[in-house]
Amino acid sequence: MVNMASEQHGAALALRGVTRRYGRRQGTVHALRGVDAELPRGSFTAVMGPSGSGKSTLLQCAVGLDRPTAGSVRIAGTELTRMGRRALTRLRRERIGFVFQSFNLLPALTAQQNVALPLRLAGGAARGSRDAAGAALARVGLADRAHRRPAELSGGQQQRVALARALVTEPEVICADEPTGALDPTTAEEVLALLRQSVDELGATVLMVTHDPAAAAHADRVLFLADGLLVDEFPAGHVRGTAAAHIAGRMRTLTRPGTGVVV
Ligand SMILES: Nc1ncnc2c1ncn2[C@@H]1O[C@H](COP(=O)(O)OP(=O)(O)OP(=O)(O)O)[C@@H](O)[C@H]1O
Repeated sequence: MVNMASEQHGAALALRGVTRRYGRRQGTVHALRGVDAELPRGSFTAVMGPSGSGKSTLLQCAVGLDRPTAGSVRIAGTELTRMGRRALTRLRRERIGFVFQSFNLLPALTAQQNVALPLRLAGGAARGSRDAAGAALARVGLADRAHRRPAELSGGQQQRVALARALVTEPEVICADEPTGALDPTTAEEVLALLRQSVDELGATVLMVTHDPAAAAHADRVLFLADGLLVDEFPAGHVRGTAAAHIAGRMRTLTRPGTGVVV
C-alpha cells in the first residue's frame, strides 16, 4: 500500500468557522458555532465532549455527510461546502474512509467482497479490487477470514473488516464514529492499535469521535467540544503516554456531574 502522507503536503482536513444550525426562529438549535480545526496529514485526532455538544455534527460536516450553515470545509484543499450532491457522494466514496460503531458491513457479502466494494463502486476491475481487498485484510490480521460473512465473525473482527474497507481506497481522511462503542475493552484496544498503526505506518489521517477517554488516549491530539464550540485541546505529542485519567478529568470539567449538561 502507498504511504498516503507522502503524496501531498498540507492539511488533510481544514475547517474554518464551521457553523451548523438546525430549525428556525425560537426553535433554532446551534449545533456548531464557528469551529476552526486543521488535521495535518498522518495525524490521529480524537473529538470528545458532553452529549449534545456537536461531535456528530462536526464529524458529519467534516466529511460531507451534512452541510454547514456557514463556514468552510476543505479535504486536501478541495472545498466541500459548495459541491453538488453527486460530486460529494463521489468524494466520500473515493477520498474518505468510514468506520462506524455498528460496523455497517453488508451481510450478504464476504469480508473480502465488503472490503473490495469501494474499489468496485469506483470502477475498479474485479481482480485488482479483490487483490487489494486481500492485502487490506492481511494488514488488519484477517487474511484467513476473507471468505467469511459478517455473521460468522466476532464484533472485533467485523470492525477490523470495516477498517480494511476504510483503508483500501487510501483515503485522505478516515472518519471513525465511536469505533469501539460496541466492543469489549480488549477488542477495543486491538481496533485502536490498528487505527494507530494506520496512521504511523501508512500515513493515514484519522478523525475519531469517542466518549471513551481510553480510546482518545491513542490519538495525537484531543479536541474538546462544548455547546458547539471547541473549548480546549491537548496538542499532538501530549496525549500518547498520558493517562486516560487526564482526559477523563478534562471531560468532567465540561460536564455537570450526573447530567451530561455543559456548565
Ligand atoms: N437533525 C437535527 N435536527 C435538529 N437538531 C439536531 C439535529 N442533529 C443534531 N441536532 C442537535 O444538535 C446538537 C448537537 O448534536 P450532536 O448529535 O452533534 O451532538 P453529540 O455531541 O454528537 O451528542 P452525543 O454524544 O449524544 O451523540 C444537539 O442539541 C442535537 O439535539
